[in-house]
Amino acid sequence: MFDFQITAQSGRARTATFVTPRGTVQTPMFMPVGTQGTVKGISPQELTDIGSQIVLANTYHLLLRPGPELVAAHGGLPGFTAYPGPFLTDSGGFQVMSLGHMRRITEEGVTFKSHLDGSSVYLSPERSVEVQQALGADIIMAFDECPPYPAEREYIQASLERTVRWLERCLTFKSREDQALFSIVQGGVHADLRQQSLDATLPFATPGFAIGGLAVGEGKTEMYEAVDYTAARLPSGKPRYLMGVGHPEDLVAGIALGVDMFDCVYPTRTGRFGYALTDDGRVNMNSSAPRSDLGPIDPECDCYACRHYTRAYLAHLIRAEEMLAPRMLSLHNLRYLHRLVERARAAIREDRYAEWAICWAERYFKGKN
Ligand SMILES: NCc1cc(CSc2ccccc2)c2nc(N)[nH]c(=O)c2c1
Repeated sequence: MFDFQITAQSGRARTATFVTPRGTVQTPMFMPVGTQGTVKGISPQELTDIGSQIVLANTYHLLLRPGPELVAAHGGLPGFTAYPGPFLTDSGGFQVMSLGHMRRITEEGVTFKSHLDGSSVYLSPERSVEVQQALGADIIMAFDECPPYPAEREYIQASLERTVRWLERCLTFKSREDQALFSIVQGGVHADLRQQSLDATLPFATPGFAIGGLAVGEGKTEMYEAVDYTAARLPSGKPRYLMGVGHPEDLVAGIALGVDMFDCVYPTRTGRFGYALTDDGRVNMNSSAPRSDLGPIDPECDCYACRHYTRAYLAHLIRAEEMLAPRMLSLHNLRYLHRLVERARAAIREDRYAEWAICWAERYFKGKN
């Protein structure tokens, strides 16, 4: 089960493979977010074609609609969505906090109001694991609290201590052996609280460890310092997952710090807003320049949009509010991030990750002030 194997190392960056019930995956990897059981506008076949490996779904959203029972009736997310997997589901806690709906957090769990119809909904460590077992993801996440930012140090400490007690309840309740439960290290941007969370979480020896509570509004410097501190103290023989991160530069930096797994809505969300990711920075396809540009979004990209369309055509689709525009820009941006980690893996295998990362960053930020 799981079997995380490091295949190459370059500084703290590493390539690895791990086995899931639905296939062996390669890291470092970027995982597309499919909140409601779909990566917005992208079909399962397109996801496979662009190199997606693990797709994410949201316990909070799927609990509210259509409900875990319906998904279970399809044999889980792979049957429901026709994406063969592997899947990873978040535990729901973060979405409750971030959706900011009237909620009450107690030792027992969290009661909140559905953003759909205002009805009262309850999540606890046990209920979160029960729902994730029904959804049938290959990797499930411990029910944790991602403290708001900013937050008092005392709150962050009390919160991480409760997250550890919730982790124990998740593991006690968990009954499916074919799902890997990842624990989540919290502690905000405070090194000593990160250490306290590590000291309390590592003994549970879960198959993988996530770094939570970051990319919540703290500055990049604070985020990278906390990632640096935490990643270096997680076991080298287990996958390290930096939750909700991030932009291309965050992946390049995170990989350098030893992070293996990333997820973010950024590529699909910014694509829907008309922005395209390239090695020369982000291109605003809403502006006037692309309208007369008969070149591809990115001449170095092999995605369907870059092989078939000009920037002028995509700019036209955006102005015409045609649904192919957000679809193709999302597809390109996902392929861009998958290609970015593919190139990172190649650089690690050749033990030249630092050189590659610096060269990538010099070009990517060249156009920016
Ligand atoms: N912005 C950072 C972030 C993002 C997510 C969501 S990651 C995600 C999103 C959708 C589907 C699967 C995973 C988090 N989830 C949990 N459980 N804890 C965190 O501290 C945390 C921090």
